[in-house]
Amino acid sequence: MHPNALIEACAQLVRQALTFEHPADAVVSRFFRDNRGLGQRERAALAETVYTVLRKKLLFDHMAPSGSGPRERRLAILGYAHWQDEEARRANPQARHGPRDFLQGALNDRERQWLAQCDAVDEADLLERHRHNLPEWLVAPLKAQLGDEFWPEVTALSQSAPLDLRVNIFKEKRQLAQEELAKAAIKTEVTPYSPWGLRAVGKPQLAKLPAFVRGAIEVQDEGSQLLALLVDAKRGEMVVDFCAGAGGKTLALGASMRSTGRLYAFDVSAHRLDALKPRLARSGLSNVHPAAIAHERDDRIKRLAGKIDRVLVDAPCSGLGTLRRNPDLKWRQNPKTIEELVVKQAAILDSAARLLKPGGRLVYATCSVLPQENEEIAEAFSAAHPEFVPLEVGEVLAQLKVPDAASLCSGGEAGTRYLRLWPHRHKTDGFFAAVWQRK
Ligand SMILES: C[S@@+](CC[C@H](N)C(=O)[O-])C[C@H]1O[C@@H](n2cnc3c(N)ncnc32)[C@H](O)[C@@H]1O
Repeated sequence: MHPNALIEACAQLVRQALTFEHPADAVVSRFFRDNRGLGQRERAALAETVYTVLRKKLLFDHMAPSGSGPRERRLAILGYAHWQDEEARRANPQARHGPRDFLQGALNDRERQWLAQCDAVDEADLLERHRHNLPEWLVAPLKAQLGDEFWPEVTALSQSAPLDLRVNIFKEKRQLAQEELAKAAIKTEVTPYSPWGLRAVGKPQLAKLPAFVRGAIEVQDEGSQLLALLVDAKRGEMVVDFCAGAGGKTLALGASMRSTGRLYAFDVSAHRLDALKPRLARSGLSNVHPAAIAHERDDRIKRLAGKIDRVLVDAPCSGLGTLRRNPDLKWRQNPKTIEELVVKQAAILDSAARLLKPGGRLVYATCSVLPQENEEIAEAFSAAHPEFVPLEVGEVLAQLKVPDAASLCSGGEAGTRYLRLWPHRHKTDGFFAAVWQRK
């Protein structure tokens, strides 16, 4: 593709993504479906450019006005250039800029001059907001929680996430899966905390790989794996994944139960549950029962009340722990959407808790970094439900033989009450989890 055609396509995609009407990943997928002729490298360039624009939106909004031509084209030029810079820095942390030759081929003289001016800007001279590229309502809670670690977290959030795999232990041992991948020239390392995880070097294509096709591996962030591990679902038990979505955690739970017992995968979105079906078929699990519910007080929930051994509530949340993958969320969420989510989260947790039998385990989890959606929900639930005893997540993880369990936790007197994962500390997405046992 001619450089200018690619930059024009990037500008078109940027225009669509910046309406914020749909999640950026859906916008990108639709663009690829509508433009089937695009090659693999062009797709990568388009996706990385638009994600870089979303990540660095405040900086680019500050730089764009001094350029010429349509605004989206200027943003696309900056997105492409900064993506190249990130790539170059990954190979050599001292590098300041990546190659500009291809991009230069798309630019006219004025654009070239303008890009040179933008390239000359010293980051140290920028305002704080142009360096962190976060909305103010998010900056305050991050600084309050992280203190000196705020800037390392900003850096981590502005990079793309590694590709983590979960080995389906119902089908394969982790070591054998790793060896099989190595034979297919896919290098991986075992994940530091999850006993099921492999972290790929680079971003290999998996869809046609025999290990993927036969369900021996799934793509799943190590943090998500730890949430499923915390449930500690065992053979022969009755387990509910209350907000199962496309079933990422359902599959991990089912494998941990070795395809025995009964695992209900509930969700209000039949559409999301549909996406679970092909994954379920690959996984070889026969203990999973997906069911769309109308709302959290559905009759089905009432019928199962008091009968379930373990319940996972992977609640709908702001997703602000996943900004590496979904940078648009910082612009699509706002204090009002968070307030609405908090009400929903409390209602779902309350209803889901009714399912548990005495001695049963309840896990509440989010991929948010906001205390409102996390500790505050957990503490309000504990206060309202003395029949649920909070467990120390640090102890639960240590029993599950997770290395350095305490370093994954915060809160409570011992600092180990809740799971609290951060991209800059743990190289996972940002996750929270609280665990209770019913008396
Ligand atoms: C964080 S996502 C779940 C992700 C999923 N557990 C996974 O690992 O792939 C939250 C899910 O909650 C669902 N949800 C929203 N409101 C709900 C409710 N009242 N009851 C059950 N599920 C709900 C959403 O449809 C969404 O799929």
